[in-house]
Amino acid sequence: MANLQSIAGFPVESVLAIARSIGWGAAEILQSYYHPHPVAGESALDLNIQDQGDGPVTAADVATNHYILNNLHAAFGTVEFGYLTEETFKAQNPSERLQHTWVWIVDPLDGTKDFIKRTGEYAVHIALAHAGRPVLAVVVCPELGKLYYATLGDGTFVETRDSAVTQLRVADRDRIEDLSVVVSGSHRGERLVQLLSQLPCQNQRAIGSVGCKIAAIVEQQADLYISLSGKSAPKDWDLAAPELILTEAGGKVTRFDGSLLQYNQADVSQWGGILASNGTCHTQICAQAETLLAVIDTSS
Ligand SMILES: Nc1ncnc2c1ncn2[C@@H]1O[C@H](COP(=O)(O)O)[C@@H](OP(=O)(O)O)[C@H]1O
Ligand SMILES: [Mg+2]
Repeated sequence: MANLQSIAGFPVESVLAIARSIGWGAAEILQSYYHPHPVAGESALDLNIQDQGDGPVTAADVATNHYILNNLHAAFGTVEFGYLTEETFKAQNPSERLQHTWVWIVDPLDGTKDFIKRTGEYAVHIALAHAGRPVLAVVVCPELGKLYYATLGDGTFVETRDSAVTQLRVADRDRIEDLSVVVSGSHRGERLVQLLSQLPCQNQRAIGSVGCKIAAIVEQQADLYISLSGKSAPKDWDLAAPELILTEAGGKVTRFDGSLLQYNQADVSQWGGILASNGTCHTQICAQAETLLAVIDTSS
């Protein structure tokens, strides 16, 4: 895969360094809400949980979104770069991002429900897309103390808070029955439940946040993530950064029909079935999922 030479005139290394630094800063803000240290007379930070129809939003989502966006704006401006973030996209005129070739796609808190439930399974996603495809990505899992990063063609790395860096590759497990599946705990429509029950890989577990699920695959603790939209679908900011982290570690991300996801389109929902995998049985599992769904849909 051709690697990235430069980003709108910025050296790739410096863009990555800024994105990583913003990723760690965002993790610190989230943890200040997740692990409040109230001093005498002061209460813990209030999460101010609001349900806006698309799932809960907390003061931690809003503060972290603000921090990431301010820092990206300060570093990269708004001439060469567009911005698509979970917390600002509704108020935004879509033409601001659609006219840009380079677009930052940000989820300040992926796994808000798990953040509220305190499972520790939440993440920060920062991706840079070029012409609708991710070319640079940072995913931080604050409770693991790990930041995953990737640039197109240069592999996936994990960094810890002491700045130790290790390159990551997906597992080479290739017996379909042995593959371990991670799925959403909270987005499980009846079709997905039926599909999961009929797949040959029955080693399945729920993990919150797409970023944490992909982290489990690049850490070789799992092999597959299956997403199937229902009334709602995952959005660009849920998938763009995790996709590059996985593909640069040797994995694959496609729709069940084999097509690649396109980001920064007019509709930011990613409808249909999506398979993210270690790559070994990807085509076979996509084909099986399509066949199983056809039967599930005719018998329902
Ligand atoms: N079928 C679906 N419909 C809507 N959103 C989905 C979805 N599957 C995953 N997501 C989004 O992906 C993120 C991780 O979900 P999960 O933990 O269930 O896998 C959540 O985003 P946010 O937490 O950023 O709102 C969730 O809203
Ligand atoms: Mg999300």
